[in-house]
Amino acid sequence: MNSEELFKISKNIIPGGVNSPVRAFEPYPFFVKEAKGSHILDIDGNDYVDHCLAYGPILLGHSDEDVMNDVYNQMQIGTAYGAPSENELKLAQEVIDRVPCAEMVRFVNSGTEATMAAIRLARGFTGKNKIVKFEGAYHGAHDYVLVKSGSGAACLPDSAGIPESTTQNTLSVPFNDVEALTQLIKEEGENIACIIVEPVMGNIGCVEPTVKYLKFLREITEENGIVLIFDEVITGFRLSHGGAQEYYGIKPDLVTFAKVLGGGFPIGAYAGRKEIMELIAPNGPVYQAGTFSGNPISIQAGLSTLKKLDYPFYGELSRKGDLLRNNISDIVEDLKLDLQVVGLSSMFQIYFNPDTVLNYEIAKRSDVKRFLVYFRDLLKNGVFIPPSQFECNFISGAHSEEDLIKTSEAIENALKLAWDL
Ligand SMILES: Cc1ncc(COP(=O)(O)O)c(C=O)c1O
Ligand SMILES: N[C@H](C=O)CCC(=O)O
Repeated sequence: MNSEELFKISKNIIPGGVNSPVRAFEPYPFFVKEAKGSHILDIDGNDYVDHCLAYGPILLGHSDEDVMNDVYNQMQIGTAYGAPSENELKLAQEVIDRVPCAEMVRFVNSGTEATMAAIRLARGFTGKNKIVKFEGAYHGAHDYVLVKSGSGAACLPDSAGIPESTTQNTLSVPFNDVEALTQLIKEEGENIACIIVEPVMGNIGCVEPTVKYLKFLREITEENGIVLIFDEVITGFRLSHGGAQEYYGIKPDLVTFAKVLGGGFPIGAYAGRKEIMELIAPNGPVYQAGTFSGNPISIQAGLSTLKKLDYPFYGELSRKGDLLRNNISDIVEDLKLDLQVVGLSSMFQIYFNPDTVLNYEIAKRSDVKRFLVYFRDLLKNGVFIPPSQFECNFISGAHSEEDLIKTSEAIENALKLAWDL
């Protein structure tokens, strides 16, 4: 069977035919046969340079041989224990050694679980109920944060099935806007438990903080007894050795991870100041638990992956990212298009938008129809990016210069088609 036929069947037995909404696109998504290094192959015989990379977890490339060997060996000695194993300590220590704010770490199974637990912990620590997130930020699919969300939830910003009594405690403001947050804290500061922020907003494309914004967040939270949570589910171990907090030199109180930390396997984690983390059960009164938490396969994959992610790795990754972004910028300039080429390190996107994108309001003005023409043409020419203007594109250590040249050429073609040039 081909992808079209499988999708027809899938739609009858899996809602929307996919197991996460962002994977569905018109007329049908391709079904994967296999993925290796920087490439992903479909069952219809197409081979794509992969810039979706499973929405971020794949940093060494698909099925890195060293990681797979270690995982295979771990599989021979157990796949789930329900009791502690020494590797959990080794991975926790690795996180603590790398990440400035991490004094203690608790492993969970996904980014959603990590942000849910971190917010509950901030509420338990402060005794306050309200939380602040940024418009367009995505922190997973749980009730506390599905308010003005980005990623796939941008189509359903206020999901059905969530009690108003929950969402009324979730306040949101535009990113990079000092005044809006200052005003909100003036009005509500004494009720706010935490501010959760993606230091680089990766679920409305790719929006960097302005130079002073993260510093401002640190100061205003400290002054008002509010817990600052960096959601580093995308940026953690991708942006740099110690994540966005090392990259920008700002230390939050708590941090959440997932994606890269699992080396291609499901994982999540939250970490931070010992004084706060000590409140988690069984030590303290904030309950959080999971049958598969600290799963030995994911932990081994994470350990083997982080072992390979040293400072020279990130230097080389940034060099490749710069190369690709510069190529794209040159193309956009040659074609005289008023578009925004954005990104840093291994993250990139093109906004089909004439204005500098600082927040969700501006991002939403992008020409999404043209973006879809561009996406489809890239796919036709062997380059896979997420099918949305409001996702980020990635590169991995496995992407070769040849891959990046192919991507640049396909982008040039696709832009010409989208803009009728
Ligand atoms: C910043 C951010 N936080 C949280 C999540 C939720 O992670 P998961 O899909 O692993 O539940 C995601 C992505 O899905 C994300 O990009
Ligand atoms: N943008 C999301 C994560 O970063 C996409 C993952 C998903 O919802 O499947």
